[in-house]
Amino acid sequence: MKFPGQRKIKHYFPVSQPKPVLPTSEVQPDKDTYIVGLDETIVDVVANVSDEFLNTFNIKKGLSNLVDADTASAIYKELTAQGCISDHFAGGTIGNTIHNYSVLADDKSVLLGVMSANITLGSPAYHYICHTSSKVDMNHLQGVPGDIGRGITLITSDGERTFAIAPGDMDELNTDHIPENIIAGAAALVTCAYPLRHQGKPIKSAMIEALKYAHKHHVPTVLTLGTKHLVEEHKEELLKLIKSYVSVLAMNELEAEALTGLSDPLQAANAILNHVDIVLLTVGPDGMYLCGHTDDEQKRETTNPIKSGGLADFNRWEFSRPMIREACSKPIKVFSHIDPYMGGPEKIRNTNGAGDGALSALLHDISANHFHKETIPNSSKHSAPFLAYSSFAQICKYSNRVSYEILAQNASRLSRGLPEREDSLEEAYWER
Ligand SMILES: Nc1ncnc2c1ncn2[C@@H]1O[C@H](COP(=O)(O)OP(=O)(O)OP(=O)(O)O)[C@@H](O)[C@H]1O
Ligand SMILES: O=c1[nH]cnc2c1ncn2[C@@H]1O[C@H](CO)[C@@H](O)[C@H]1O
Repeated sequence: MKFPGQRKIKHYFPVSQPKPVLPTSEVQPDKDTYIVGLDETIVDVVANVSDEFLNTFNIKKGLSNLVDADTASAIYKELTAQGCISDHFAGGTIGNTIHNYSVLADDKSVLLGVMSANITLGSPAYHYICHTSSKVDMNHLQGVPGDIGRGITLITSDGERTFAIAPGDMDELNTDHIPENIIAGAAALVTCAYPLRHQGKPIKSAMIEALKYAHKHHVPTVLTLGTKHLVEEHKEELLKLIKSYVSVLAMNELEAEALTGLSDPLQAANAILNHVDIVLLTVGPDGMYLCGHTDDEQKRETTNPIKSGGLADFNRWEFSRPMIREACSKPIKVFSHIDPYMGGPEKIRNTNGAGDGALSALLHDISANHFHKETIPNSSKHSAPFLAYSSFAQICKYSNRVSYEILAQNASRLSRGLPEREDSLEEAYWER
């Protein structure tokens, strides 16, 4: 476990403690610190297109559009004819998130999903495996006869990404491939709302089963909302799922509005906090919000300038650490906001995966807390049942920094961690 950022440390964090056994790539629930992700396994086929191209195929810009096999073939044929496919890259919103987590934490994660049982050179499955960290344990994947999903990722000249998703066998994941013991030992379970749009496919029950296991074993459950029209179409079902099982909810501002009817991100986050412990809300060029709860006794006041927006003086307690609302004797809501790191990269060619990057940093902080608590249970860091190691404000900085790195690396997944010299995320923060 790598620490999420060096501070002028007060608390011992045993990052370099040698493991007592020889390392194995397979996750061992009683020995390892890891997170579990459940996803529709998808390879992103990246192509640069014009806005007219999207209109021709009736693809809604900025969203994830589900298309049938014929439309996917027609799009693929046209892209090949125009010679504009630039890359095949592993994707899937949760695949991206746990890969990034493993790169940041330099530690293990487990992927639950499907994989082609026979992988040929150049196939979607081949590209997926090639671009996934070796720290992502794939031993629990379900083999399927056909292809994994293909997410045709259409990048327009403004850097916006739009998906046309051809599902293949990605939704065949069944409950037999949801290992309770692996979920029970995890620092967190992370999944997405996308399986809800495949009613009648096994993956939906598999996802709910995984959430139930996590809930039963008190493992924090993290859900990311996917895309706006999915939220609009499945709002009631989603709300029920969120209220029953979800601790941390991640989304962008369009998805937040679809869920709450509120276009102001702070007011939307405030409403969602009535159902979950933590909300991560990314707002593109306006940065991100991290909101949650802490116990009144544990609250810590910020030394940053006080901000007002949809809520007055909203960041007053952003130096507090996130807690499960039910674990607070007197819960208070905490809100933190940050502008994009250094204003964002000078040129953004592709925004794909920036939100997934932010979530992976939050997961790193949650698992670092889990690791620290297992290793040094009587540390004052655990005087109350905190959900994360750092404060809301610090996690915001870290998440934002990781999003910047995704944008700067021009790929949906990190190919390397953050530079060591910047680990503190303090000194160099606003200097270009
Ligand atoms: N145009 C931009 N300029 C500067 N920073 C940006 C820009 N777009 C995104 N970011 C950074 O990336 C983070 C996440 O972006 P965004 O809100 O677009 O995520 P998203 O829509 O969930 O993305 P995805 O679903 O592709 O992962 C933002 O919080 C911000 O830090
Ligand atoms: O329907 C879907 N299911 C799972 N992942 C998806 C879907 N649509 C898009 N993405 C994934 O979202 C990532 C960026 O956040 C992309 O890498 C893409 O593969």
